[in-house]
Amino acid sequence: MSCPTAELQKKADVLRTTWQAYRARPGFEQFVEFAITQSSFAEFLQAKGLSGLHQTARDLEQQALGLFGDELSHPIAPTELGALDDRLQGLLQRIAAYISQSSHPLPDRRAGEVPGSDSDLGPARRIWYVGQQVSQWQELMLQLGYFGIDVEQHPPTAQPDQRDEPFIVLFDTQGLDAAQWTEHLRALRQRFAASKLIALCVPSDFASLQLALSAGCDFCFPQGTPQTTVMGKILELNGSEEEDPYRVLVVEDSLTATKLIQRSLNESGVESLAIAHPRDVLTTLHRYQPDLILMDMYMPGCTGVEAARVIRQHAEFLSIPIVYLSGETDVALQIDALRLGGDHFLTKPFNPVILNAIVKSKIERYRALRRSMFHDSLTGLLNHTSSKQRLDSALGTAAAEHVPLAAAMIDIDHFKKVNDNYGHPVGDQIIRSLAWLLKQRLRKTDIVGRYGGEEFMVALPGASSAQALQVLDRIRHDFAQIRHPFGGSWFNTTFSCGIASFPHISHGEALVKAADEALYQAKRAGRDRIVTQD
Ligand SMILES: Nc1nc2c(ncn2[C@@H]2O[C@H](COP(=O)(O)OP(=O)(O)OP(=O)(O)O)[C@@H](O)[C@H]2O)c(=O)[nH]1
Repeated sequence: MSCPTAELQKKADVLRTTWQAYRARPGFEQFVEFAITQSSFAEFLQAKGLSGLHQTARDLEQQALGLFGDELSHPIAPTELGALDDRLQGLLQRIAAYISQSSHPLPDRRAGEVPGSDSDLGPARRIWYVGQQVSQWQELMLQLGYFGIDVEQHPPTAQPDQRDEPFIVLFDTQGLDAAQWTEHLRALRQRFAASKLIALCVPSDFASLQLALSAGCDFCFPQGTPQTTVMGKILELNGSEEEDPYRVLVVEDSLTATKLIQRSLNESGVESLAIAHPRDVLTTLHRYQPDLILMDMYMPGCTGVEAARVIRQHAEFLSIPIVYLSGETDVALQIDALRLGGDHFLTKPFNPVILNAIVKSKIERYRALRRSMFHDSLTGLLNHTSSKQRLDSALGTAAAEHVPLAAAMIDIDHFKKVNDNYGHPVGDQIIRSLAWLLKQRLRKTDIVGRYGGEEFMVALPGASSAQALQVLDRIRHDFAQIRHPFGGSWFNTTFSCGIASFPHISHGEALVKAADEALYQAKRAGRDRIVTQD
């Protein structure tokens, strides 16, 4: 995830301006404006992975929300104003420091890569190990190297050059007492605005974990956590992609209320579409595919509850969150509305910061639910059904745009022996490694799915068979180099692959079948190779 510094600077300037506007005219409305800007700024920092800055912004947000009040609470007392101002200036200074030091951002490896172009594993991202137990983590560092992640080692006492921030700092607490590691964690958090800070080998009791998190850690791994779990987290952070913006459908007959709601949502980066009459809700849901519905309670001809009941009759909209907006304060009616298919009730006039927080938390859960429906739980890749659906839709696009598309079936060689020799959990780990490697090397627009047990389906829109062969053969070569640790030693595994392509074959099922046949030719020819069908 990259954050153009110009965008960060612009957002920081807006925050400074809204604060200055409040200081010039300290009324409730100006404070609401500042609070919304501050809240959306904190979310922006989080979305961009600027972990350290986000934590500082979140503290400021908490302080600002505590002073929200109402018309009578403003202007706030001079001491509170001074404290808020100090914290805001501190945040703005950290942002200025971060911007000035990130004039040489790390390249995003996958951006702009095209099939067949260079996808060499030069060190994509850099992470730091800060600690005294380097030898204990050698195997993890070696494994990360296979995924293009370079690990630099630093003793806890070092004051290294901080020009290029590593994307993760691993801090090993071993050999230090609680006061020492807390102090080190705080210093690292303060020094690194964007890096994810992960503490290793933290004592597993509640108080120690709480201490580590409050010192600024993003994640803690308690003592005894397997190294594969730590590796999984690092690769997950490395591969995490920016999500599509959240989308909300507003069903509201009042133009003023609609404007206010859409403005609040827009401030916090949420897209929205408004309709004035519930009769349009079903067609709009199909067309707009929102993540949540904000529904007015009373509209002419149909209440919000009636509209929600109609929506719930459609299987595909059974779980979409519905949040009611109404001036209604009757508790019994609110409960009834929730029972009849709604998820939350917000009474007008609503606090825009709370509206945004509720909308986002509901959407996060809804998206997590959908992810679990479409993705495989072991690898996080698309599952069998959704890989097939995505392939069909990519074929439709390729046909419309007159571009090729290559599909590949990949199967790990002699996998039964891996399970028999090293056990099922090690087998699972091999499946995960291949999934990570495929995700890491292919583009965001490529389709990568776990098709069966140790079988994967990959589709490369825009690539011919020859281009796909070039990209996948490099992955095949690198996968065979990975040393999988087992009982003080290590072993390697390989995969075989078959490729077929559009337009030679135009139907999804036939394409997969042809790639599967090519795969079995590769197996029969001795494995650890790729066969193309055309
Ligand atoms: N660990 C683990 N094993 C799995 C999983 N799914 C399938 N398997 C195992 O994968 C093995 C697949 O074996 P086979 O299809 O006989 O083929 P193979 O041993 O890989 O041999 P070739 O494909 O001919 O190279 C079986 O032993 C399955 O039990 C899984 O999720 N985890």
